Amino acid sequence: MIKIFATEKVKDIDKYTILNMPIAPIDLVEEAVTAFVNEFRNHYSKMHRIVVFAGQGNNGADALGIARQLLDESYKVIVYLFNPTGYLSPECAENKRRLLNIDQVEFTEIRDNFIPPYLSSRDVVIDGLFGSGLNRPLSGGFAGLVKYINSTPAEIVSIDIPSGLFGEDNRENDKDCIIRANKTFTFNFPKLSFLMPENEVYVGEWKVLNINMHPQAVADTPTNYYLVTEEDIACVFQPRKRFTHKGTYGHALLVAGSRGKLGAAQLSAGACLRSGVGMLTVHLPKCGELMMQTALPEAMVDLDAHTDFFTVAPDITPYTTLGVGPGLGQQIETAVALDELMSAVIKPVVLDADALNLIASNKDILNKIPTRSILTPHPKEFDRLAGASNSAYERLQKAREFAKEHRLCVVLKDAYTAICTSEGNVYYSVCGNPGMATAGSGDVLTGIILGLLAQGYEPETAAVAGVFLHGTAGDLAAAQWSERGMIAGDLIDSLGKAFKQVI
Ligand SMILES: NC(=O)C1=CN([C@@H]2O[C@H](COP(=O)(O)OP(=O)(O)OC[C@H]3O[C@@H](n4cnc5c(N)ncnc54)[C@H](OP(=O)(O)O)[C@@H]3O)[C@@H](O)[C@H]2O)[C@@H](O)CC1
Ligand SMILES: Nc1ncnc2c1ncn2[C@@H]1O[C@H](COP(=O)(O)OP(=O)(O)O)[C@@H](O)[C@H]1O
Ligand SMILES: [K+]
Repeated sequence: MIKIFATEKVKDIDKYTILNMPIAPIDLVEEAVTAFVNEFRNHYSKMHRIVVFAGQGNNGADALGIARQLLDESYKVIVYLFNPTGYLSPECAENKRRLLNIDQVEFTEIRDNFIPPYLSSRDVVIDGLFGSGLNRPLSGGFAGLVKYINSTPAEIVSIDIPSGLFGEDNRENDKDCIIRANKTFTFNFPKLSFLMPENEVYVGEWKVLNINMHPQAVADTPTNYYLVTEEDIACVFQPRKRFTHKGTYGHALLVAGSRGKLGAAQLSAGACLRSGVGMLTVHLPKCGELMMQTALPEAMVDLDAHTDFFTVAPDITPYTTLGVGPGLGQQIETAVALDELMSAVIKPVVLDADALNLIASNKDILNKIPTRSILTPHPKEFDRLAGASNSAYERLQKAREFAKEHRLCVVLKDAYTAICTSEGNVYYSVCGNPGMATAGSGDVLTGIILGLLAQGYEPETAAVAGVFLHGTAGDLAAAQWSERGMIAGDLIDSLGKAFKQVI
């Protein structure tokens, strides 16, 4: 797991590293500078003019160091240091001194009035005004400067974080006074705000660059936010032992589908079968029998009394695990049957789509859901459950609270899906791509998580691993069929390869 720290914690980690590694602060800055320049070089040639804007803190120290290293490599660089209060951090002052040692450096230190340079589309701006030390929205001259930079056609690359953007909560920020970067190269971990759709316009493409932090400081500094890596998932899976049989791997029951939405049941069932489950039974309205038995001979079918939708809660005793929701429809009889089903079930279940919509309009069902059950809403479904939010950050905080209050695992699906556990932790998966924004992708995820839960993985593990495999399958599908050409069924076809890649 990569820990995602609140920006104020980064200072503590820095301090601990400086004291205990030990490393001089200026050397730590130099490591950041080198990491940035190594990455920068891969993207921008010496054809560009590089215009560096540095601030007074260590983000500015990075910027001045980057300017020096790029000049050493014969890039054409001009540098502006903004120092309205006449105070530079010690590292910033030292990097200014080192920069000025270079002959004929084009360097301007600005104390008050500033006539900005003309910036063309061939220029690359390096934004080192503010980093993790930002403590209030930008105003005055800095706000003006940011607005000017944003108004030019120049490419913008931010150091660590776009200047003006907070690492976490930007609800109260002045949105006009934040750098709109094309790229952000950030140190050691993504900032939480990078994962929110509303901040894409500021962050652009982002990449984490590693610099050496003291491992103890990283281990001991608390956070509720984590980024899941392939290694985390690889070690989750147990090998399938020689003397095992289908009973070893669980019997999942999927309650899904209604007339016109039987495909959702089929996609979910197909994904569940491809996730290593021992057996799968699908509870379907009568109209779905022929389709399911033809499309997925591996799945067993349990028919509802109704022709078109779910009306009668099945006996759950034969099954290890239950998943409900894809394509279920929202008939009142279905709500009653869902209520009955939730009253009968004891072990954690997976709830998606219309199961969530029915719960949103029949809130008393919520208290009947077994603790640690997995809910997989997309943002609209979550808003129906928990009320509307003005930003993804606000929704995330609501999802955390919701998961804690109801002791559930909420998989808040989005481009970066957040898995919120009942303990208040949030696990992010950053794999997947916009090709997955296609009908049925969510049904596939439900099937994968159901399959893993049936095999005995802990609910939170099934959710995290399920989301990661789903995203990996999405990336493999996009590689084969392209983001535009892929459909949800391709995710199922790619699941086997996803397992092979990850494990
Ligand atoms: N481990 C790592 O990740 C490493 C991080 N490193 C780098 O260090 C960066 C963090 O440096 P930092 O702590 O010096 O903060 P930074 O953002 O440069 O400036 C803060 C200054 O700005 C001021 N200020 C704040 N808000 C303001 C506002 N709205 N308007 C005006 N002023 C404002 C505030 O002073 P104040 O006015 O509050 O007294 C303070 O003086 C980090 O992002 C990364 O680039 C690497 O070098 C090494 C490893
Ligand atoms: N832009 C994107 N990048 C990555 N993943 C995405 C993107 N758009 C959608 N997804 C994923 O695809 C799935 C869509 O789920 P959902 O909206 O429930 O679809 P459906 O209801 O059609 O099955 C989610 O897992 C989501 O995380
Ligand atoms: K910056």
